[in-house]
Amino acid sequence: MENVVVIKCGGSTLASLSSDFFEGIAAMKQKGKHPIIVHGGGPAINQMLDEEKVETEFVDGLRKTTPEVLKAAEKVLTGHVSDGLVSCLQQAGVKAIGLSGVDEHLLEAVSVDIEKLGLVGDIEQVNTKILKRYIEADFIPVIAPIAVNQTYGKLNVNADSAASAVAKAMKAAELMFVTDVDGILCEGQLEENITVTTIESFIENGVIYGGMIPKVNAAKNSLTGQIEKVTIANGNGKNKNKDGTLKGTSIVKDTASTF
Ligand SMILES: Nc1ncnc2c1ncn2[C@@H]1O[C@H](COP(=O)(O)OP(=O)(O)O)[C@@H](O)[C@H]1O
Ligand SMILES: CC(=O)N[C@@H](CCC(=O)OP(=O)(O)O)C(=O)O
Repeated sequence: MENVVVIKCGGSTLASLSSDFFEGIAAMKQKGKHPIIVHGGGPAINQMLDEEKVETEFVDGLRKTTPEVLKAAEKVLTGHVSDGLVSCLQQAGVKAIGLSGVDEHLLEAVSVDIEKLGLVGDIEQVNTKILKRYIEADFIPVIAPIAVNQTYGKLNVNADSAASAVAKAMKAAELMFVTDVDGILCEGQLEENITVTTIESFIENGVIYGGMIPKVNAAKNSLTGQIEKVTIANGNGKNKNKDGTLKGTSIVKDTASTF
């Protein structure tokens, strides 16, 4: 579909997203673009697990997911995180619909490694018809990264990789990761343009670690499709381009010029 822009809202930044941010998305829609939101909610899931005294552990940036953890993650993501985003978009004057990846089998996943990670999935199919139907009816889809799986019922999917899968399947023109840092930082400096090869060396030498790893891997993966632009930017809205869009790190293919 033309003019699709996938915006991944990280759990780290949800609380600091301003009305300005949502008005920017509404303006995008008015200009004929089709934004799709894929959201995370890691900190809110941590809080719920903490309250329920359930231990949680991350392996390679992915949450080890027991059936108990999955239940909490689904409740938080499809509950107040999704509701919050939908109501902020509605306040900005656009129609929005909260969808779980489980709804109508929107996201179908295979398990990554049951022994190592438990109920964690990798998306193998995005049922784009559902998204197209909502977009054609003028809704902005707001997607929670819980997916269906024939064997295990449901799987917990990292929101960065879910956003990348949605962007690829919808043949999006743009993918943006909105997070709590200005972009990829190296020794405190913002990398405005970065190539896939540099990303790999940054992971190797520890400049990129933790929650930034699934983000850059998802970005890398998206650049093998039709996506022209992958950006990582801060949701606090302080770092902007002249046209009001968020400024951050642009990730480009190795063959492309970085200038
Ligand atoms: N090189 C890097 N530049 C910027 N942030 C980095 C880098 N390496 C790791 N990070 C970490 O990645 C975090 C963003 O990932 P994460 O906390 O998972 O956010 P989100 O909830 O938005 O997905 C940053 O807050 C920072 O701690
Ligand atoms: C498998 C896995 O790690 N799932 C994530 C899903 C939410 C997410 O990715 O949230 P952020 O974008 O805020 O990190 C989790 O359980 O935290």
